[in-house]
Amino acid sequence: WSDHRKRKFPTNFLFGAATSAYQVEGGWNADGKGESIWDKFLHDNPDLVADGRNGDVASDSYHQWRRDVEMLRELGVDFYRFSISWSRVLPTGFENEINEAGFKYYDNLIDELLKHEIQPMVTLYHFELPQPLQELGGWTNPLSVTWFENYAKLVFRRYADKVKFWITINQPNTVCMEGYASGIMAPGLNSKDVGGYECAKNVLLAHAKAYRAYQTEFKKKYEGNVGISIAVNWFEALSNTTENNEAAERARAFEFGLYLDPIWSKKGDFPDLVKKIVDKKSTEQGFKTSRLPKLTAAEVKLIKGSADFLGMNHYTTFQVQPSQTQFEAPSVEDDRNTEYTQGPAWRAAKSPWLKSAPYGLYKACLHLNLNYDYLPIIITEHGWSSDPGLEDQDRVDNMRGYLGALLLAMEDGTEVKGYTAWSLMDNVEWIAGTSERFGLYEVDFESEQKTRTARLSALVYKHIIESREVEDAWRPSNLKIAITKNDKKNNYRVEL
Ligand SMILES: CCCCCCCCCCCCC/C=C/[C@@H](O)[C@@H](N)CO[C@@H]1O[C@H](CO)[C@H](O)[C@H](O)[C@H]1O
Repeated sequence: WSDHRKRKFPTNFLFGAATSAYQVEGGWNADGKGESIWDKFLHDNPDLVADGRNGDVASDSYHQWRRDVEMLRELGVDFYRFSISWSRVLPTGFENEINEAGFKYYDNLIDELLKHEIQPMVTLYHFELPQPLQELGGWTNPLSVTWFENYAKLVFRRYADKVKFWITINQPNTVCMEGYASGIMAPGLNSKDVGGYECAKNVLLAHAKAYRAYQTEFKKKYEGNVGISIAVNWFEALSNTTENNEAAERARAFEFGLYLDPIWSKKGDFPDLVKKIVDKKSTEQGFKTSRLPKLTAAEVKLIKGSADFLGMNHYTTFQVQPSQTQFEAPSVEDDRNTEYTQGPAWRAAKSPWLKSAPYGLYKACLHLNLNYDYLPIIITEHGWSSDPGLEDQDRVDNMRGYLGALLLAMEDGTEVKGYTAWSLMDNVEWIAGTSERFGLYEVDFESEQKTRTARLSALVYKHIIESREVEDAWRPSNLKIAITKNDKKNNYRVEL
């Protein structure tokens, strides 16, 4: 695990930084933007937000996008992962009413990136459904598949010549289980028994339809890559007992297998383990059909193989045992029957769920290799939360630890094509508001311009990108960051 050989990222490995629309843009109702489920959720429940700062203004990227691109140039990244707010471009969610001013914002951002040889990596959906679509049932309505497909096609049509990396949906696991089952994210539904699973089916179908549309209409001409980002944290047995090993297997199947298997497993469809548990419990609970919806043979075929790469969002590791308390039933929690802890000695971030365990990334990568036939991966998010402050040594240590683990996983056969730091800048961390800072750049939320200042981690990341290696002892002489010309910039034609 820790010999001291020097390992380097290959020259065609891509480095990037990420944000999402709700978390940075602000301008929540500017220039014709419609209301999204996050606008409504936090306007209706202001007390939910830890420090009261919602996404109304956020980091004001709607106005500060030139500075954002300047920061990306300072870092020397190859790409910028950002999301398009569906409600900004289609205020009602439907394509009959297009908000040209909303598109203009993304035109400007994309053109500015390309002008400076930074590739846009566009996420079509990062948690923000237009509210009018939620009122029709949101992702639990099977029509959501068509709504998303139409929206995706419209955006592909507008940007296919400029954008070569697409992510359809960010974290279906979060969209469905935290939005529709636990309700701690927008739209805040508490459908623990059925809604989360219905959502999972529809989101996967929506993703697959968008992928197939790109393949049919755009791939040949524009040669872009379309993937999906899934939260793949690592879940392992708390100790080596049969009960704990089985619980860890359940955790992996429910937390990410539910979304990975239909796309990447040999036979497609939801994992057998999840089907077996939910089908059995549903019968015992008096349901006539399983709470886990069936995928027809045609749907299995549509979803299977519907991605050019896996966007892996990885932050931390959980140690798993069977639940020590009885969950309310029927519910996803009761189906999964797991309890999570984290190593008491692992360094803790500001977010209560986030502790540093770099070996978990290595194990997760090897698990993906073994179970999904060495699928191509881009790490589309990894990061660390802290208090405000420019000397963020914890974030630096975390990044170095995880990039070191990634190099080992690559050496052991994982096909990782790129890494994305979450986040380019401090932003609105959903219901945590700005109380948990994830930025390589600090944002002064009190200032008029939402002033951005590079943290130590920004300089260290820049050095890693330039040197392509992780040097634990490296430290800049000061915290000034400037744009340096990088002649060796990748030209982004990643062979997947
Ligand atoms: C003794 C302590 C035990 C702690 C056990 C806690 C159990 C918590 C249950 C699981 C909670 C899961 C938390 C995982 C979250 C991440 O995977 C998720 N936040 C990743 O989503 C991305 O996060 C970014 C930063 O948080 C950002 O918000 C981005 O938009 C998301 O895509």
